[in-house]
Amino acid sequence: MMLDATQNYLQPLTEDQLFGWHSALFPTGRSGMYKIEVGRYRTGEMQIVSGAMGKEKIHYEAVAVEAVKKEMDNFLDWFNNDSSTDLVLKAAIAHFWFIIIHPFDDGNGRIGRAISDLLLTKADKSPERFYSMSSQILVERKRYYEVLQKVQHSSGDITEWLDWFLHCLKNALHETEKTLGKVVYKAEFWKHHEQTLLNERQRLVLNKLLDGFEGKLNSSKWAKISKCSPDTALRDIKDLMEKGILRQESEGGRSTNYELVELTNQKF
Ligand SMILES: Nc1ncnc2c1ncn2[C@@H]1O[C@H](COP(=O)(O)OP(=O)(O)OP(=O)(O)O)[C@@H](O)[C@H]1O
Repeated sequence: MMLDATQNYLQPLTEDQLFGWHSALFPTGRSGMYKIEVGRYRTGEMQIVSGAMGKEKIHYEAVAVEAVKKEMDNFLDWFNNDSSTDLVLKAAIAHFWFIIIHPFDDGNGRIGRAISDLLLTKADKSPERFYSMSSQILVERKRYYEVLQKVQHSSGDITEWLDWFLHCLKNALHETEKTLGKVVYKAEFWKHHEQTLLNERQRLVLNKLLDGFEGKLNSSKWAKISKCSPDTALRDIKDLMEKGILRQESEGGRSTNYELVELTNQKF
């Protein structure tokens, strides 16, 4: 679904395409244990609820069933023909509008997020995706629900939603920048060390450090990761320290921890 949305962003969005996405999301015709209406608009009323059975909290009552088709026609007409709205703002408005209609039995959140990514692809004028708004929304899911909840009950003023959406987009871009930064740094690191004599264990642990090692690296973790004896681990570490690639962390606890020396400070 996401690929179709972001690769075919220049085509108009159609009802049939939405039905196709919905069918792709629910190939068994069920959502979990429950049979749902797949590949067509819902034919029943829709409430967004949370909480355990018997203690459900109703967050929002979606558009009445008899209005779904007409509301979706209006939505698609605006989606395909409005060219006066900035595409990033349009991505935010489209998501909110789609969620308000809640046209399907299930999967509305996922399809709504794909619709946003489609418009962001259009705004970028390129199907190459380096960031994912959908993934960032999921990371910030708690606030996403809170803002949706609040703005759904405001009388038509969606400023807070637009504000949150832009903030979330900024975070998505920052996350991508961080990831790309790591990838580029790793490539530079290995280019600099093309000629450095390193064994397989050292290469393995260095790659883990470059990918963002969780926690502190000490000699026993080294031995575990590279499946060697504690003595070998210490020898490998000492060799990297002599080469200026690793250094001892200043805040030592009971065990000695090691960290990568920034590329600019390494001796070559
Ligand atoms: N008040 C609200 N609280 C939580 N979600 C809401 C609220 N109002 C609307 N929603 C939307 O409803 C979606 C859930 O609807 P639905 O279960 O049909 O989608 P889904 O794609 O199956 O679920 P999910 O988004 O959790 O993967 C949420 O993702 C969100 O976009």
